[in-house]
Amino acid sequence: MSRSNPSQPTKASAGGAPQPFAQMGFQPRQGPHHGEAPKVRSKDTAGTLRRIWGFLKLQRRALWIVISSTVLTTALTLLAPYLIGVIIDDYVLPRQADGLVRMGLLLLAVYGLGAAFTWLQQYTAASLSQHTVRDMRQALFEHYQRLPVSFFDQRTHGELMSRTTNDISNVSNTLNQTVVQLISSVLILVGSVAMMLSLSGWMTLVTLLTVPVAAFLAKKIASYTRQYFSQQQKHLGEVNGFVQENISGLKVVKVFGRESANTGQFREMNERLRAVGVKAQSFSGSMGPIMNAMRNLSFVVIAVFGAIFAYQDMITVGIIASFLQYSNQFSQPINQLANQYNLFQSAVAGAERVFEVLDQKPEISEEEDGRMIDRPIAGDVVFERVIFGYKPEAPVLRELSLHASPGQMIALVGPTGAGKTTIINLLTRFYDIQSGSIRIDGQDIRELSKPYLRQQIGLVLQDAHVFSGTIRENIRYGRLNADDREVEEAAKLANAHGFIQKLPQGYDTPVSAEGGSLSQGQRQLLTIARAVLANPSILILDEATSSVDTRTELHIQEAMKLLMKGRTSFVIAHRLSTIKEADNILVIRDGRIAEQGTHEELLESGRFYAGLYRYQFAQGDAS
Ligand SMILES: Nc1ncnc2c1ncn2[C@@H]1O[C@H](COP(=O)(O)OP(=O)(O)OP(=O)(O)O)[C@@H](O)[C@H]1O
Repeated sequence: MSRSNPSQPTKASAGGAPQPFAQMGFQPRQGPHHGEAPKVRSKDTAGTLRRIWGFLKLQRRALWIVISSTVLTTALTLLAPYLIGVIIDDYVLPRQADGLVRMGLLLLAVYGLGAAFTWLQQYTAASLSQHTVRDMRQALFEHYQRLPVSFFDQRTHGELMSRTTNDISNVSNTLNQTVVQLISSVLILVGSVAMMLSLSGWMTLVTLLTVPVAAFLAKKIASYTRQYFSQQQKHLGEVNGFVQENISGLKVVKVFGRESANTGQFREMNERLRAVGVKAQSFSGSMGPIMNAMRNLSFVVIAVFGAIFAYQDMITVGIIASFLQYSNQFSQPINQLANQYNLFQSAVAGAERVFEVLDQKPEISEEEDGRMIDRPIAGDVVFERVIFGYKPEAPVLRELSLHASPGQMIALVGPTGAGKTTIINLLTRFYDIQSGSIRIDGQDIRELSKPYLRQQIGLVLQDAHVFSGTIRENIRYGRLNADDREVEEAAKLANAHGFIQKLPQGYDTPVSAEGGSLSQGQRQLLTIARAVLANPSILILDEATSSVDTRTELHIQEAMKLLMKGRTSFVIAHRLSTIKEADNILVIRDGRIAEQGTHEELLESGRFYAGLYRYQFAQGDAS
């Protein structure tokens, strides 16, 4: 199989260059489902890659299969052009038929094996990336469950959702395509240059002539494309936000007759998105034709210089054929690298955002876990000179003290922003106080285990949250081991049984997270049933009767009265009618207790509460 110079060089062309096995041709850059190519702080990239590696390592076997099949595919890709050259030089030109079939079969086997390894590589890479992102998603969700309320208060839910979906899908796409392509691009580049050098130094130089131009163009196009894709993502975000706002605020839009103004506004946004979309797509689409043109230019240069060198017996015709193919293989990784770099960057940024969440300190670490009270809780709650601010320098509660004896109903009233909800946030230890103490049955709650503490407290919030599932499952959320009879008993006590029975599937009616077919009041009755089932010693009712009609309100009030019996209850209410029977009404103003006493006592004192009550009475709201 000598590739020495032939005695009589012939002008022959290599015909159509075979495609390499791996799909290494140019693929127009996919619009980043992925969001704009976010900037990656380079100092973090290595660390982030190490952490992705930490997840990848869990799939050790798949990883090895991907790496070895990539190396094998590349080696076979590089071997084929060499064999074609040999066939031309040793069999075609000398008209040597002996062994030609064997060589043909060998070439076929090389292509066949190449295809098989490529398939194996793609299949395993897909499996590897899906396993890895499954593990990341799991880790993220588990971490969300353990993070403190303050973490969620500081971020929008949309942003956190996007970390679990968009960012992780970025990582998955990159693991799936980019990493494999980056490895094989580099191997092909290095390998084809080495193969070319082993055949002819001069021809290698000629082949590489067009490379700097191609690389320059590829880089320029990729940079414009990225810029336009990033703008496209921004405009897309605007359009999505506008649509979402208008759908969720549909009633307001209709009531204020804003339909046509909104349509006009949307038309403008939509037009901006179209304009930048055209630019993004046309720039990314121009990469293919331009790179093809560069490759064809390279073919011409190789053919002309190859012929000249061959006339001078410097190389064989087979070598020209090999070079034509190596130049083909060589140009593709350059496009690949230019294309994949951006995707790779945006995936690293996505992974960084995921790891940022994973790095947040969870709420309950094992060593911090506190103790339990070894007797049933009576529900004696004391706040003593409590100072607290969400930011320590801006206190919301200033030396607040209160006492609730077991079974008492304590009402919290006061202007908006006074700190009523904050008191609840502290009792449940969603936040911890800065000074003073909060005690339940004499025990400082900071020493109690948080899960234990929260088990003792039932929460019925204004924004009654219903999870996707059946009505029964939603009530059972209060106590997972409750049987069907207990669930129904709780519903009866909560005045919810009546409406549930009227639903088409009764307790098995599915409801969705948004509440769907349930009214606000019905959802509230469900959450009361949930609290009944949980049977806590301390109860918190946060403005639970606002925004429902009077009949439902009566239902809810009745249910609440039953629920509060024998439990220490804190009721936050704007409508004073709901708290007239409270044992103690605390008027909170500026983080302090401004007044306290029973309804009658406070009316008599004639201060803030009395004024508010008279005002509401005049409005017909506090009857
Ligand atoms: N998560 C938070 N981070 C920072 N500041 C907060 C947070 N929650 C509440 N605040 C601030 O703390 C103060 C007290 O708020 P809080 O929710 O306790 O008032 P409230 O009396 O319950 O009001 P409303 O009757 O309107 O519900 C307000 O100034 C509010 O802006």
